[in-house]
Amino acid sequence: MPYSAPGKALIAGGYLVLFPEYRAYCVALSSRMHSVAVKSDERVLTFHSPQFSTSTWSYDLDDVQPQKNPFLNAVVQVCGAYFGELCGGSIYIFSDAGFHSQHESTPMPDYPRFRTHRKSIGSVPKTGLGSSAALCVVATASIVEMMGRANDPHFTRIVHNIAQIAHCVAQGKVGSGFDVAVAVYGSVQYSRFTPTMIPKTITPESVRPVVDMKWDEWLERCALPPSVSVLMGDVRGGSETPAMVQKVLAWRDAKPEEAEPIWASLDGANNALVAALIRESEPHAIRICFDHIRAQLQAMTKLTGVPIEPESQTKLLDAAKSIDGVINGVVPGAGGSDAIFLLVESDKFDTAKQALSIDPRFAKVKWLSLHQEAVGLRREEASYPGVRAHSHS
Ligand SMILES: Nc1ncnc2c1ncn2[C@@H]1O[C@H](COP(=O)(O)OP(=O)(O)OP(=O)(O)O)[C@@H](O)[C@H]1O
Ligand SMILES: C[C@@](O)(CCOP(=O)(O)O)CC(=O)O
Repeated sequence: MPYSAPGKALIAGGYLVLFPEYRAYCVALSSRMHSVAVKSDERVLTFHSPQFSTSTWSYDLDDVQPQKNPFLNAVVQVCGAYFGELCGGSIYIFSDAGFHSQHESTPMPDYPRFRTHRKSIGSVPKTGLGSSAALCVVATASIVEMMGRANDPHFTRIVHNIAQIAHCVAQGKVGSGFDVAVAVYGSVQYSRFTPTMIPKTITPESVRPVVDMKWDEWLERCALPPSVSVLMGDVRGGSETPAMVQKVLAWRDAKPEEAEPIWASLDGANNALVAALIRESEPHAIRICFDHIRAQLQAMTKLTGVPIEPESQTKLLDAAKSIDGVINGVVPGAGGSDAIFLLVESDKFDTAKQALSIDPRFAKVKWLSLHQEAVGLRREEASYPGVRAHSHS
């Protein structure tokens, strides 16, 4: 059975969500990562990602060695520790167009939602929708299915916990985990798990109890009101999330008298936005909440020197606000120069998108064809290019 999991945008709670006392508002997107498992009797597990050049990673199950994909390495390692032994076969990965820059790519014949790229996965620029988190989730789901546990009542929890651990192992750090949570559960309000949940070394003894337990993260499923639509723009400037996080946290430690009032105001503004979205407030009220959030992000940018909402993004967001139907926007997640996220009145979406597309102030922005789709990990009935047989467990 194929699985798919969504990409994400963190629209409120960046940085704060690294601490369990704050909540973030995370939107799941219609760009999804897919995986299909085909079991075999061989002692080799091979991942294929046919949209990219040089995109096969094979693991000899009797002597697992790291391959050139840290996220798949970590999934295989953590699943191996949890299950003791893995099944051989192939797992095919497909990612929707929104995850990667579409430059130098062509739609796959008969499957236009997937594009073929001339380069390898590591050389194709990403758009920041959380491809690695969604990959860890679907790859784990396929392995859990191959192990005969697709109908386990705790299937979702097992996949979530393994994928969180694997994602941390691959990144070499413990992030907030909101991206993996969205890939599994869809749009959520989220508070993080205790970071020490993640085992320092991956062994059956350290992994099994943690995967089998209910974690202390808090999440509540949510969805943007139907009157509000999402428009993501790929700005292609790039940003360095780990370095940005390190600097912001260092500032918070070094200058608590400066940081604390800003974090308190930012948290207040984030919560006001969430309340306005839940209440389905008027566009003007939502616009004001975003103004408050952005004011705090701009203050943090000045005080830390970290480009959370750099000048170039301020210009774009302010220009977007002047377009009829655009409620407001924000630089999602850690901020930086790789994307902007706009909320648009649904009944004016088409005209607003058209106006943005022809406006020279947005000449460098590639508007992504995606929308909010609140659902997380799900089974798919679809067929996939070049995949001959599906396994059934
Ligand atoms: N379709 C795919 N097939 C195989 N590996 C993939 C695929 N998509 C992503 N990956 C893996 O994930 C890596 C990209 O993850 P990375 O964390 O750098 O970016 P992201 O998760 O898309 O964005 P962000 O962390 O900014 O939200 C790739 O280099 C590759 O290892
Ligand atoms: C800065 C941070 O809070 C959000 C990073 O989000 P993104 O990967 O830039 O979408 C880090 C984290 O939550 O792990």
